[in-house]
Amino acid sequence: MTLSFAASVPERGVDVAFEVAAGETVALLGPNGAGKSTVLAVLAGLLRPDAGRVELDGRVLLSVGASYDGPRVDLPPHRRRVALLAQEPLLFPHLSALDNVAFGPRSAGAGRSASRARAREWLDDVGIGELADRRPGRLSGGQAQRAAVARALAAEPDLLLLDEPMAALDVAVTPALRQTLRRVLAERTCVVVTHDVLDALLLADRVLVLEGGRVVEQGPTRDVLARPRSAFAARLAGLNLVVGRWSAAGVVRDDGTVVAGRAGDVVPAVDAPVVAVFRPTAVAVYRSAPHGSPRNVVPVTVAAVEPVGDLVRIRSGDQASGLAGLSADVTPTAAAELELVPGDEVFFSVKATEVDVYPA
Ligand SMILES: Nc1ncnc2c1ncn2[C@@H]1O[C@H](COP(=O)(O)OP(=O)(O)OP(=O)(O)O)[C@@H](O)[C@H]1O
Repeated sequence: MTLSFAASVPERGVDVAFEVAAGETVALLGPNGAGKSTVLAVLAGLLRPDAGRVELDGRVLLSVGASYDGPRVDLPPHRRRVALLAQEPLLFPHLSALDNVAFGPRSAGAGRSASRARAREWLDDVGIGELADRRPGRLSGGQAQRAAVARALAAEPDLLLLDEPMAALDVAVTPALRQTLRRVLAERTCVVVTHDVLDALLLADRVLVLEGGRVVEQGPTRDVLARPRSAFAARLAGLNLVVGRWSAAGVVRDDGTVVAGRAGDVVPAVDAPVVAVFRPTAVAVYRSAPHGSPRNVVPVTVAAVEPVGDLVRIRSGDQASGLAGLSADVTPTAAAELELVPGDEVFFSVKATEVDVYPA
C-alpha cells in the first residue's frame, strides 16, 4: 500500500508532505512540538487540515483545500482502514483480551466464531495466547500493549500508525515488545512516531525528521544517523553538529567564526550551506585557551557534566553566538583534573581531521 501524504495546518505551524512505499516503515522523529502527532492525527482522520491530500494505495482518504482538484473527500476514521496504536493500550476494560482483539473483525462483518478464531491467532502471534481470557485490568502494561498490537492487526489495516508505542512501558519489557513489533511490521506499511533511536534503527526502513512543522531531513535510518544534517538527528546519533557555509578555510558560521574540517570526496561549492560533524570523543577540553594549536578552538559555557558509559560527557549549552550545544567525552581522570561544574567557562578543541563536512 503506497501512502502519499500532504497537509497544512497553519494554526499549528505544520506543513508536511511525504510518501511511504508499500511495505515500508517510516519513523517520524523530531523535538517536542515538531508536528509528529499532528501528522498522525491527520492520517487517522482525527484532525482535518486546512488543506491536504492523503492517498493510500489509490484510495483517496482526504482531499480538502483549494490547492487540490477533484471532489472534497474526508473519510471518517473507521472507513480509512488505518489503525492507530497509541502510547496507552486503550483496550475495552469490560472485554477479555480475546474479545478486544475480535472486536475489529466482528465490526467488519465477520461471524462471532471466525472473529474469535482470528483473534486467538493474533494473540498467539504476539506472544500472549495464554492470556486470552483475561480482562485488561489483569494484564501488565507490556501484555496489554501486546493485546493492543493484536487488536490493531486483527482489523487488517492497510496502514498502521504507532504513536510512541513503548513510551508508557517499563524499560524492562521494551526490548521484547520491540522485537515483536519488528517482526509484525516487516511487510506492513507503517508510520511510527518515536523519540527513541533504537526504535528508529530496529523498526524503520527510513526516517523523516520534523522540526518546526517542516520535514528538515529524510533518508534511510542508518544514513541519517551516520551523516545527520539536522540538529535533532545529530543529537539522536550522539554527534556534534555545526551549521555554516563552505569556504576555503572551512565552515563559516553566521557570526564569522570558522570550523576547519575535511570535505571528503565531494567538495561543496563555495558559500554552499554545509554541516560540520564530529564525535564527542574527538573533543578535548581546556580551562584556558590552548596557544599555537592548529586545532579548532571554541569558548563555551559548561551546562552539564554527566557519566556516559566509561567516559564523562561535558555538555555546553546553546551559546549567545548562536552555536548550538556541543558535547565532549573525556576520561574520568581528565574530568577529575578539570573539576568542572555547570557555569564554568572552558574551551572545546577538535582537530580539523576529526571534523567531517558535507552539504546541509
Ligand atoms: N490540540 C492542539 N491545538 C492547538 N495546537 C496544538 C494542539 N496540539 C498541538 N498543537 C501545536 O501544534 C504544534 C505541533 O504539535 P505536535 O503535538 O504535532 O508535535 P509533536 O512533534 O507530536 O510533539 P511531542 O513530541 O511533544 O508529542 C505545536 O506547536 C503544538 O503546540
